[in-house]
Amino acid sequence: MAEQPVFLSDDVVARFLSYDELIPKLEEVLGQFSRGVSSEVVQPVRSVMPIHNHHGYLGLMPAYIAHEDILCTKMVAFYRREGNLNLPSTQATVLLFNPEYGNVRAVMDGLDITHKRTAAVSAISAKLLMPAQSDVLCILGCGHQAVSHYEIFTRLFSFKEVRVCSRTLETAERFAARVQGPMKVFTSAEEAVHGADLIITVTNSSEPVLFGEWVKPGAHVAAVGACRPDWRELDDVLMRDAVIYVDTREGAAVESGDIILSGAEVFAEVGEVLNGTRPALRNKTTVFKSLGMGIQDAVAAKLVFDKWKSSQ
Ligand SMILES: NC(=O)C1=CN([C@@H]2O[C@H](COP(=O)(O)OP(=O)(O)OC[C@H]3O[C@@H](n4cnc5c(N)ncnc54)[C@H](O)[C@@H]3O)[C@@H](O)[C@H]2O)C=CC1
Ligand SMILES: O=C([O-])C1=[NH+]CCC1
Repeated sequence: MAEQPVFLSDDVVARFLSYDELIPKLEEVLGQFSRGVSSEVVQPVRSVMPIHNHHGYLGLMPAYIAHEDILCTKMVAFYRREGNLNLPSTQATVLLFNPEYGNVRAVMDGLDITHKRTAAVSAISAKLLMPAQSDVLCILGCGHQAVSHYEIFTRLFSFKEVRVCSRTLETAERFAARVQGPMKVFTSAEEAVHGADLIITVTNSSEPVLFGEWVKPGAHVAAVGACRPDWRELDDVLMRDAVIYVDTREGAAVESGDIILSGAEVFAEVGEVLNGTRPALRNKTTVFKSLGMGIQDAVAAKLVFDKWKSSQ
């Protein structure tokens, strides 16, 4: 008889998922994905259906990683929340399968996985693409992703200054109280961005929040929001002037409003840079357009499941 699936709640997942283990796994799988060998890594473009009545979408993110024998699907609901600030922008559930039998081994709350793996992938892009001397970090948007990004970026890199700005001062101040690290809260995004070496956009906006004319030449931008073909976080000037990196070319061509609507050309996948098949143009202004990938959730879920299992 097949084993019964276990349910791992968000706090259990959070306890067993560490950045130290996650980052090397993500680097490995992003590289494998960009080699494009379909017998190694299978990941179709996310299928997304609208939840009309609630300005939301449900995305299905299956992935199979052959050499590690990981079969996984995340279901992620995400919303445009412009007028409705008290509801979450994202909810996620991850199913980890036994690939041999096809039965579900674990059902996991997917929020911590989504927050950490997204921040970790942005940090991987920054390691490769941010200016060698990066003193000032600026985070636009002060929600859940901002917390995980602040956590990992301040742990991995040393900034002289961290700036944050959100749609409202109240959200930014709540964020500052929650993370309790050194930072300056700004009320103007333009002022927050001025002179920054590294800019992270983690907003739920569907209109540009970052404009090319504000961005210091040579800066690196990790753009995490705007995951629909008609949503934007970055303006046309920035998209045309910067060298554009993505997590997946296929996904970007279908889902990224910043890429589709600006007509910007994708220079490389981050996995190609990790593989050494495309260069990291650190001296240019660079944008990493993140959309999120099922393989990222899959390696995270496997780490969590293995650690949970060995704790039993
Ligand atoms: N690329 C990826 O892998 C993933 C992307 N996302 C996307 O990341 C974005 C952020 O997600 P969460 O942090 O969970 O959302 P959240 O709702 O917790 O936070 C969003 C923040 O953006 C701020 N914001 C909205 N408009 C703004 C503006 N014009 N200027 C400055 N700040 C503004 C809000 O005040 C809020 O603080 C969403 O668009 C979500 O869909 C989420 C998961 C994975
Ligand atoms: O990868 C992910 O989980 C998501 N990308 C956009 C919204 C959620």
